[in-house]
Amino acid sequence: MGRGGPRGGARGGRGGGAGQRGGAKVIVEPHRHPGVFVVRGGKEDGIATRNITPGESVYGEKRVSVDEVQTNEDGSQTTTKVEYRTWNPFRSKLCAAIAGGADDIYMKPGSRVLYLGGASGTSVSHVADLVGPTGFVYAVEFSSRSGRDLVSMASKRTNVVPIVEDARQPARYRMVVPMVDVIFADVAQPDQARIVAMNANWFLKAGGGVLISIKANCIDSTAPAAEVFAAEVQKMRADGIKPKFQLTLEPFERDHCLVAGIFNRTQKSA
Ligand SMILES: C[S@@+](CC[C@H](N)C(=O)[O-])C[C@H]1O[C@@H](n2cnc3c(N)ncnc32)[C@H](O)[C@@H]1O
Repeated sequence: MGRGGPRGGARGGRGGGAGQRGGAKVIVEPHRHPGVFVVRGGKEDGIATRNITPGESVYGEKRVSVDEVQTNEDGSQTTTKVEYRTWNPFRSKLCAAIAGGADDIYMKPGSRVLYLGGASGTSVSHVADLVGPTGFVYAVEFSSRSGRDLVSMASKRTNVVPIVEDARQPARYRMVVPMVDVIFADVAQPDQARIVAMNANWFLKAGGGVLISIKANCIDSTAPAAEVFAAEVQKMRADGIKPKFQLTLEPFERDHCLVAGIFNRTQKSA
């Protein structure tokens, strides 16, 4: 590397898929959401994140390694291998929302994310890649079984703080969670809107983003999905979260939608 270190970020690169026979050429390009990437050159384009722990998969996902060329301040060039992990929209609501064209995800490299319903950490691990080494993901999961996998995944990622607790009891983890930039919620509970509001009041900065994955039949299995979503949006409004956009997670998840909003701390508390 030349004096002064690399200038400018990697703007995509070419290389062979890690472990792919014949070294099929792939290109990785930045997605419009910073920290998210698009892998082109396989059968079809895919979404990926830059692996914060190169050499390791978390749940058997494919890894793609590319050469990236950076120009140093003295004009010389340095080539480095960079590894990406493919992110499957059928296995992650956040990825499904990105693939479906979400306007904003309110997170980028360096962000602090409170993730409610972390399960075993598959999506959380991609969020950890997305926010990178200067960001943090605080992942809350109340099942001790899933929590074990979450803790194990986090043991290899210093930017993931696993919290095996009930998201209805934010006071229990107030000592480990600072103010965050965004809350992503996927707890699949009928009182999810209330859970989000409570956590927002404890931890979300004013003007912070809220992303809620809603599974219609977890809230009300008798009403039409569109009515359930509209009622959830009303609850968010009442709790000081101004809805910004809503999108279906079809075809990746049936009867799910993602609702996004901005939190306004001056509104009534939960
Ligand atoms: C639909 S799954 C989440 C999947 C995960 N977001 C992913 O993409 O891999 C919902 C998770 O929320 C957890 N959960 C439900 N209620 C919770 C609560 N009150 N506090 C914490 N976790 C909860 C469940 O145990 C389950 O693991």
